[in-house]
Amino acid sequence: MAEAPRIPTVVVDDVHVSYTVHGGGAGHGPEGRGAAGALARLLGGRRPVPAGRRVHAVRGVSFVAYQGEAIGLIGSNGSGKSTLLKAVAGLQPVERGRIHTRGQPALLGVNAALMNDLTGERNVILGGLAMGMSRAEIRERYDDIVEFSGVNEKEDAISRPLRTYSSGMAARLRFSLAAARSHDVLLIDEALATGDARFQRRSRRRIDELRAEAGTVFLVSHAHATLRETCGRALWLEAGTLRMDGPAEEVVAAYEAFTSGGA
Ligand SMILES: Nc1ncnc2c1ncn2[C@@H]1O[C@H](COP(=O)(O)OP(=O)(O)OP(=O)(O)O)[C@@H](O)[C@H]1O
Repeated sequence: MAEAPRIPTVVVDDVHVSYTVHGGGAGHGPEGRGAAGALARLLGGRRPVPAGRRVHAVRGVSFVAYQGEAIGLIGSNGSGKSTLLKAVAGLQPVERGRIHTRGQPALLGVNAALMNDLTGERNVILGGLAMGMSRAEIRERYDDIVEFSGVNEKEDAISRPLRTYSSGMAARLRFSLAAARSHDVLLIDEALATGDARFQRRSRRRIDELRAEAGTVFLVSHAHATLRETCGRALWLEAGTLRMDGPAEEVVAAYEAFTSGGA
């Protein structure tokens, strides 16, 4: 039996992404002057980056993703995984190189910009319209979206303004909305996926369904078991470069060997 032709959904060609960091210490190092420096010292948080510093987060990454694939992204903290997803979603401009995608990729949790002063119900309707759903489609799926999100489990939260939601509730509503329609390319940054264990199981099942609906799924996760279970292929990013691209089992094993040896 002849193999069906593989349909590319995302083509990333020698992509570079940089951030320019403005302000934050006014170029005088961690001490900084004035109120910003004093605040930074008080909070004792991250060292401010000198003004105008460039962070070259993604450095010449290339790969092709195909329909039906679930691709995991692994790599150390700050290796560029979230930046690469944002670039594929079109939310982060690329400095050099090109990204071609089939359809509009959806980054779960970010694309649906919910509005704090509106009720959950209005947010579902407006968010649905913003994602290109028709009013009839939204009406048809409204109950499912609310039920999936579970925000109404304890009380009638859906008729309350979003600002009264916990961050977990808002994240669940956002996920439910984004997952309500199938996407050609679905990007999931696990750092954004909050929710309790039950909601996570439900979202895992929904991700599987979305994948079966012939899209391509990208998943950033530090949970190796999740990557092995969910993804057939994995990309390993390190310091902004693509270190390995292959079957998820092999890539995760190589990354584990790297981190246990190097740490
Ligand atoms: N908005 C921003 N402004 C400046 N630098 C940024 C910004 N976002 C990310 N960076 C920097 O870009 C680099 C890559 O960050 P990114 O968040 O893509 O990494 P990551 O692999 O997703 O990390 P993690 O595993 O910790 O989530 C890091 O050096 C980070 O500090």
